[in-house]
Amino acid sequence: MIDLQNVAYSYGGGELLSDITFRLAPGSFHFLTGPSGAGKTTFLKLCYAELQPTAGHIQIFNRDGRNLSRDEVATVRRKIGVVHQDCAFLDHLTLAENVALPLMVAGMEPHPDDLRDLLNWVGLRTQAEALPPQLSGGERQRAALARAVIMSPDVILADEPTGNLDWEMSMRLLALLVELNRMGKTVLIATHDLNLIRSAKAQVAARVLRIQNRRLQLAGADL
Ligand SMILES: Nc1ncnc2c1ncn2[C@@H]1O[C@H](COP(=O)(O)OP(=O)(O)OP(=O)(O)O)[C@@H](O)[C@H]1O
Repeated sequence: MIDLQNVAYSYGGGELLSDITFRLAPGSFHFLTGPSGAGKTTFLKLCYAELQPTAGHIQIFNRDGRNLSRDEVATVRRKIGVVHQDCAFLDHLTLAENVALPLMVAGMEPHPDDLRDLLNWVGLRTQAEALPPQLSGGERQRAALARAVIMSPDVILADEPTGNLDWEMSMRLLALLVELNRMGKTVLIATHDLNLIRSAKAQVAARVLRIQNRRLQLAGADL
């Protein structure tokens, strides 16, 4: 699905990520950890073609990630749902409109029943008409997840999806991500939260990747 070979990335100074070889297998569930500033968000951006590697090769759904046309980028983005760290929304649109936005941008109309079911799935059905500033942190995170999956992507990349949430809400969000994985979706979650990883490992065959000293390693079973 996403295949990196000897990938490096630099924002202009020294290399932030070096010699990364990794294949994201269909149906897998991964966590990505590493110290703050190690390059987790950058790694995710490489995976959804927001950034191009400065060295090496990346294949995204069998396309060369370095030479994607605008149409190919749009196609790839439909297959990869991203939950961004900042959960930015358009504040003048309702929650339901924000969640449906990726469909609208692709020129499709959301089916009202489908949208209702999706909001129900993330527990936000009664807040469909709320404006983003009226939502709590946990509600924003769940709305961001709903927006990320509205195009039925094959892969979900989530950047610190439980960043500012209490434990109960983190578990609720994790349960949604585990459910998506059970439905066959490939999930990759960047997180600092080792307790979240431990909880997930009790529910799903999750593997843990770690960025350390610019390299990507598979963490041991001791986490
Ligand atoms: N657009 C940019 N231009 C220059 N440097 C950047 C840019 N974006 C990120 N960086 C730098 O690259 C490094 C890695 O950032 P990144 O956000 O990928 O790390 P992270 O592991 O996700 O961090 P955190 O856990 O704190 O979110 C940081 O030092 C950051 O300041």
